[in-house]
Amino acid sequence: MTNRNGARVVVNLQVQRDLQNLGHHATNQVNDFVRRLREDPANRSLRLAPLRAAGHNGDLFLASVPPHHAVLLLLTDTARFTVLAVREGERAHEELSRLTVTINPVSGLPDVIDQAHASDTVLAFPVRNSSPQPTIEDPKAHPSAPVSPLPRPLFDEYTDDELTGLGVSRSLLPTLSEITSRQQLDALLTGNIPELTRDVLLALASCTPVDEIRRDITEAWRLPDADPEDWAGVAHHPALVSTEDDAVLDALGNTFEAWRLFLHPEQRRLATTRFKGSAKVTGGPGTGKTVVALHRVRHLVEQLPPGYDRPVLLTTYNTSLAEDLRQRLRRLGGDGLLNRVRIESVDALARRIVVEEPSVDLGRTLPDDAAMHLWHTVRAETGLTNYEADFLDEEFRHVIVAGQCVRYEQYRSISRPGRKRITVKDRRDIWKLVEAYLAHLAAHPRRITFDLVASEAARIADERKRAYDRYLEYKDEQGGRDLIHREAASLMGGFGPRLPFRHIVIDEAQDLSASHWRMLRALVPEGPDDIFLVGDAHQRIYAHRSILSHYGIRTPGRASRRLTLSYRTTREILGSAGGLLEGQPFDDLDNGTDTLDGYRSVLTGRAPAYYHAPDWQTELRAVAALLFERHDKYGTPYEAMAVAVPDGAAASQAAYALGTAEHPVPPVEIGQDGVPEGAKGVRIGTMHRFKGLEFQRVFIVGVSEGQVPHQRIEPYRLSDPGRFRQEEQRARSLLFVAATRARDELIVSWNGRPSRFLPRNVEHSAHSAIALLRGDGSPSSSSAA
Ligand SMILES: Nc1ncnc2c1ncn2[C@@H]1O[C@H](COP(=O)(O)OP(=O)(O)OP(=O)(O)O)[C@@H](O)[C@H]1O
Repeated sequence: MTNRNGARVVVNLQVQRDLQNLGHHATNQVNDFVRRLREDPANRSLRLAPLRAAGHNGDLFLASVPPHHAVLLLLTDTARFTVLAVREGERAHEELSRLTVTINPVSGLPDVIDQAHASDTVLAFPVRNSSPQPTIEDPKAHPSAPVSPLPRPLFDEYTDDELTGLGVSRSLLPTLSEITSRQQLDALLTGNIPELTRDVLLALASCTPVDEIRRDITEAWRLPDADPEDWAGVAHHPALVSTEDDAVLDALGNTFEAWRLFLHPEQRRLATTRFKGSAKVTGGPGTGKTVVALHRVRHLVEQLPPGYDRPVLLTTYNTSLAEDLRQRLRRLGGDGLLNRVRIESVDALARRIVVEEPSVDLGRTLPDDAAMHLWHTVRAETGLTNYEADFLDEEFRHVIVAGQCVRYEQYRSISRPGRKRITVKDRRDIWKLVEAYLAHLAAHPRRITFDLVASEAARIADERKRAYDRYLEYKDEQGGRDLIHREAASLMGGFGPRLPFRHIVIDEAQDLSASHWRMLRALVPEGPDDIFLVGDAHQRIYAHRSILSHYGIRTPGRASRRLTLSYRTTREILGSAGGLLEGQPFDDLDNGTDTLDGYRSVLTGRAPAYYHAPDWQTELRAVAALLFERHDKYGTPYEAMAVAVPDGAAASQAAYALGTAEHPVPPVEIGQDGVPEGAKGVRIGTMHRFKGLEFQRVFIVGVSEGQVPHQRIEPYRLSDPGRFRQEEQRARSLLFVAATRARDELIVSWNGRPSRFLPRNVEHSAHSAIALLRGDGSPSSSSAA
């Protein structure tokens, strides 16, 4: 919406962080101010006061935002404003006046720096003379280097020109030369400094090679022809959002969710690039993969011709994640966007495809644990008790169904990489068991498993796809003319000359099975932007590894990208969560390998805290006390906190214990479909249920030896070492997923002995649950405030 007499107002990226720090009141007031400025910049009640020239073609202004705030504005062409910074309180004007504003020669964005504050922050830490001082986290630092009297500045191996050439703001150089410890750097980075500068400093501090930083960070942020003298150019910067768009004002005024407006350049590139075919984005927890997927969906919809159909599919692992995607997509683009997108879990989609087939009677889908239990019945009935039920379940799902074996001859010769060796006789016996299993499912009342539904859906989709390909071939032979209806219908087997989707976007891709991939591949014609998937093998907790290229999904070269900057979890939490997976090999969802190298966080905080208890009930009482304290003393809403447990029984016990504690804490169990919207209370669920979620404070309880990983995998240690390794890795990934849901605080507790996955000697640094309950434990607030 433009106003003929009004102004264009643009918001600088750093304002987002100012508003996050200042809270809702500030966002509402600034939003209101921006609205009025946009409508009539000459309105005297805005009280714009000239501050100084920013450069030859731009001026800085201050304005009061009653009752408590003030903003710094850049005025360039006639009536074109950029909001640069917001401050609160009596000293707001003074603080805004002293900000240094320059144009970054790499990004072309305004760098807004409070030099005095930055320097004070750094100097607040005592300089330690604990030399030799290694450079940053330099693994090559020589332990026997001569002791120097003063610590070396962290960045002194880089010249000023090198740093600014990478994108570091020139105004920060004096402060950087004073930084001699990682602590000081962290303190600086928690302040409001330009994102490109933060990105580069974090990468340098984690020893990322300069060439890599230049390629992955500097170039991603680079604005061709950026001119550090051209202030008029700032207001036209493509990364800055103009408030002519009402959605921006709404976002500024309501819950300010940064991801809706401002993407990291790499995220933006991935969301908007046109790919020749499929594309894949991997990256550790919290790196914004889902955010990229959502923006990608919006971008794809924007490219569509007008219509009422839904040619974009957004899919994920389960229904609760699909519901979460629906809510987030609505926040991004409203119902108009939702109306062009089908959002469904892979299993719901599979079922729909099969149900649409007139000849198929599906029956009820058995939950995974019921499908597993049926193997017990079949073992007993056939007398073939040499094979454990869970071995049979895995063999059936990951070898027989995944390999599309419908006859024994197919199973007899199928390769089973990574699985325990079996003889031909074993294969024959297992096939007998499979036949008995299928007979049970087919008997009245008919039932089916999720894997079988997905496999059937893949078969149907594949058949349609082949008919579609035949149709295209035929059409081609006819010189590209459209076929008359009857001809087309007979070639397509009655489905019409079209596949259901033009584009498919997939979240949580690491947990999809072979049948899911076959189905998805067949639902979209091969071509530009056909499949876009995001995932992280470190978080795989359900499926076995699938190699995408085996299913015709190829993402060569720049069609495969990795995100490395976490927006969710503090560096301290990432460090300990990452420790869980150290030394384990992970894939890149395809033929290659993936690591968490270079994975870093924009946030810092406190280290995770550990609690030990003599028994489960004491552990739960201590957790209830900690939750109550965080709510009562630190004002954390109950729904921003969550308790993860190893299994379903523990979830019910934990819910009961919280609800009946000395200071009761309201519990809400996370069900199969998530939590009802608006439900109040602390979230409780098995670690599996934490996939894709995010909380301010996370408690992982029951992390005891024998529970995590569960002792039932112990027999495999000798009998089936391959399986044992696989189960252990899955259990590690599960704990990793739960730990990386935490934004500000992570607490891990156990009773008896701590899980072997926890850091060595963790007992020594753990707090005592008993001492806490007696009231003489170490202050629980140490990590709460
Ligand atoms: N560009 C951004 N600016 C600010 N916040 C962001 C940005 N990108 C992502 N975030 C925030 O980071 C958090 C994690 O994002 P998201 O859920 O997309 O990550 P993810 O990689 O899918 O995580 P996971 O794999 O752990 O499920 C969210 O709170 C999101 O709002």
